[in-house]
Amino acid sequence: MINDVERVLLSEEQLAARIVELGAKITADYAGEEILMIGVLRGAVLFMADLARAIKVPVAIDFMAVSSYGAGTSSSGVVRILKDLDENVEGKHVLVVEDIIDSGLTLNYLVDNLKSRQPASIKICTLLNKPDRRKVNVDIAYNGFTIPDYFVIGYGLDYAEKYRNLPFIGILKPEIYQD
Ligand SMILES: O=P(O)(O)OC[C@H]1O[C@H](OP(=O)(O)OP(=O)(O)O)[C@H](O)[C@@H]1O
Ligand SMILES: Nc1nc2[nH]cnc2c(=O)[nH]1
Ligand SMILES: [Mg+2]
Repeated sequence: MINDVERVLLSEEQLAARIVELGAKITADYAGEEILMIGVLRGAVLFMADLARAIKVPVAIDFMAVSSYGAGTSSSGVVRILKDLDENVEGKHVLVVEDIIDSGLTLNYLVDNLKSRQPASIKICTLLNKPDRRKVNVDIAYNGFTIPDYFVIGYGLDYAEKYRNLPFIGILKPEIYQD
């Protein structure tokens, strides 16, 4: 598995340090409030688990599965809800947690959908932002790292369901995938 990695883009230490910073910022911004963190399955799970522990105000967690990708490396543009929330978001301070924003199609759809359910507020926190590939605008409140247009894997991000458990963000060897 590790032999499929061309190089490490963000090390385990870099990820951990940035998540502590994001957690501190979010803690300060939501002082006196409670947060409903909504993780976007499946990629955001590892980031969400670490971020939640870096936030010091009360946090509830819920998950949605919204998929716009097949097994390949580019978005089909068709967003489907595979799993909806278990809880009602009305009146809650929602923080949507993503691993990566690429075309923006997934979150653009998701945020519009969640806004229609009348949360008290809604903000986005993403670990990675790939602005070069954006097709629709997404308003990002908390951004871990802005990265160039590489197809990245690890720390939740997969290629054909592999590599999610790598502890770092890496760039896949080009010979491993065909787009
Ligand atoms: O900005 P976009 O172009 O929409 O791409 C970003 C989304 O694509 C990936 O998820 P994917 O749909 O591959 O599912 P997964 O999280 O289960 O890997 C990633 O985790 C984001 O959710
Ligand atoms: N694994 C992975 N999934 C993505 N979805 C959108 N962009 C990416 C990426 O760079 N890597
Ligand atoms: Mg995802």
